[in-house]
Amino acid sequence: MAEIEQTTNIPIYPSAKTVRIIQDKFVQKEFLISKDIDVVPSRSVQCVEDVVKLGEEFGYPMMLKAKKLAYDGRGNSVVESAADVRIAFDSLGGRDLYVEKWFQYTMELAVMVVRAIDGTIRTYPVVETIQKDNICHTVIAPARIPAEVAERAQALAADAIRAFDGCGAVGVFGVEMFVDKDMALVVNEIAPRPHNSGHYTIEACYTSQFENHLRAVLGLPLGDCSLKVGGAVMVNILGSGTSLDATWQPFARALSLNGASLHWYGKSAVKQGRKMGHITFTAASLATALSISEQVTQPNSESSNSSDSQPVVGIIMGSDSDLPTMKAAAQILEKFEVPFEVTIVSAHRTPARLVEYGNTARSRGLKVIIAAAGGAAHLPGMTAALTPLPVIGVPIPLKYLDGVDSLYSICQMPRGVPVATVAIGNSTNAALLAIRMLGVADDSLNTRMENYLRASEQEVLGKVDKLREIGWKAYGEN
Ligand SMILES: Nc1cncn1[C@@H]1O[C@H](COP(=O)(O)O)[C@@H](O)[C@H]1O
Repeated sequence: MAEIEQTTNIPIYPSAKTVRIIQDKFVQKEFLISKDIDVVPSRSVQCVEDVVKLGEEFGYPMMLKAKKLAYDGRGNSVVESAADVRIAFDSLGGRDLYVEKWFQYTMELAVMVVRAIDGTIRTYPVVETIQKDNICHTVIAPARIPAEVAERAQALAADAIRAFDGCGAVGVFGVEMFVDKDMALVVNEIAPRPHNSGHYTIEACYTSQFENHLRAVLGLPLGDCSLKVGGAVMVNILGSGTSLDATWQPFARALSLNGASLHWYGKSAVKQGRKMGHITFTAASLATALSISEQVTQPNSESSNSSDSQPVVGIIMGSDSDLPTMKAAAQILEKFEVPFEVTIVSAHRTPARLVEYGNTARSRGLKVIIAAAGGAAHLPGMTAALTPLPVIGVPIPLKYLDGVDSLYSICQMPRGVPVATVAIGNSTNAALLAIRMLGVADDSLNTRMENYLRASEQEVLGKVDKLREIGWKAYGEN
C-alpha cells in the first residue's frame, strides 16, 4: 500500500505489509506451533530438491501451494508421488512456494475473527464450508457440530490470531480449519482480510465482517459478532461457461424467495467457475434456510417446488439419422420415469450450439448427458470437455467401417476428460448406465434397477425352460 499522509488521529492499517508479514510467518509452521497452535504442517520450499526432501518427511500426497494469489483452486497442485514433484513445481513456476502436509479431514470449518488495535479479539460463529472442485460453494451458519466442538473451534481461531500479536495484525481474519474423524481441529489457512466464508455476516450477524473490519482499523469499538437469525446459508454463484443468462439463473430463481439476499458483483465478464456473486438465505432456523436455498441450488430435487418433468438426462446426437439407434435409450428412460430431453447437436455442423449446450447443461439441471455420433464422432468428447457432468458416448454404426470408427473416436479420449463409452449402437446400455449414475443420489432408482435386473433374469430363465420343454429344433423354428 502506498504511504498515506496521516492527517488525523485515525491510525492507518498497513494492510499490504501486514498481509506480507502474516503470509511469511504463517507458512513457517514453527511460528504457530511454538505458540501451541495446531496447524497443518507446512514449510517454504525454494527448489525441486526441497520438495522431494519434504516428501520423505511428510509422505505423499502433499499440497504444493503458492504463497500469494492462491485461491479458488488456483495456485496449488497436489503432489501424488516423488515422480510428480517436477511437474507440480514447474506448473507453479517462478512463484514463492510452500508445501503442506496432506490432511485427511471429515469436515471443513471457518471462523471469522476480528482484532482491534488494542488487541481485543472477537470471534464470529463457526461455519461449515462446503467445497466443490476446490472452490467454496456453500457456507452454513452455524456449523452443524456439537457445541463443545464449536467452542474449541472459536478458541483455536482466536489463539491463531493472537499468535500474530506484535505483527500489527488489525482487522478481520478468516481462519479455516479441518476436522478429523476424532473431531480434532487443526488450522489450515488464515486469510488476513474479510473472507468469502464471512459474507453471510452481512445479513445474518448484528455487525458484518466489513463493518467490524472498518471499526477495528479505525480504532472504534468492535461490534456484536453474534447471529441475529436462526440460521444462514451462503451460496456462491459461479460463472456457467461464458453465458450471462445461464449464470443469472440462480438469481432469477432466488428473486421470488423470501429470505434470499442477492449480491451480484458486476464483474465485466462471465468466466467458467469464476465467482460472479452470492446469495445468502436467512431464516428463523437453519433447517428452513437450507430448504429455501435448495430451491435455488437443487431446483429439480423433491424438496424444491419445481416441476417433476425438468429433464435430468440430456440425449444429444450428431444427426437425426442417429435417432433410430437412440430411440432405445429414450424408451428406457421413459420406462424408468426419468425426465429427459432429446435434441440434435453436431460438433462439426453446429459447433456454437455444442458450446452453448455443454456450458449450460449443468445450470439447466441436467445430471448426465448421453451423446451419440457416427464417423468422426467428436460430440461426446467435446461435450465432456465443456461440462463437469458425466458423459456417456454411444458410437453409431454407419455404412462404412461398421461403427468401429465411431467407437475409437469416442473412447480414445485424452487423460483428464473421460467419456464412458458403451458398445456400438447400444443406446439401451447408455440409458441404463445413466440411471445407475442418478441412483447414487436417488435410491428409488436403484430399487427400480434391481427389479429390471430381476425381470431380465426371469426372461432368460423362461427361455431356458422353453428350450428344455420343446427342444432346440422346435425352438429354432419359433
Ligand atoms: N460426426 C458427426 C458430426 N456431425 C454429424 N455427425 C455424424 O455423422 C453421421 C451422419 O450424419 P448424416 O446422416 O446427417 O449425414 C451421424 O451419425 C452423425 O452423428
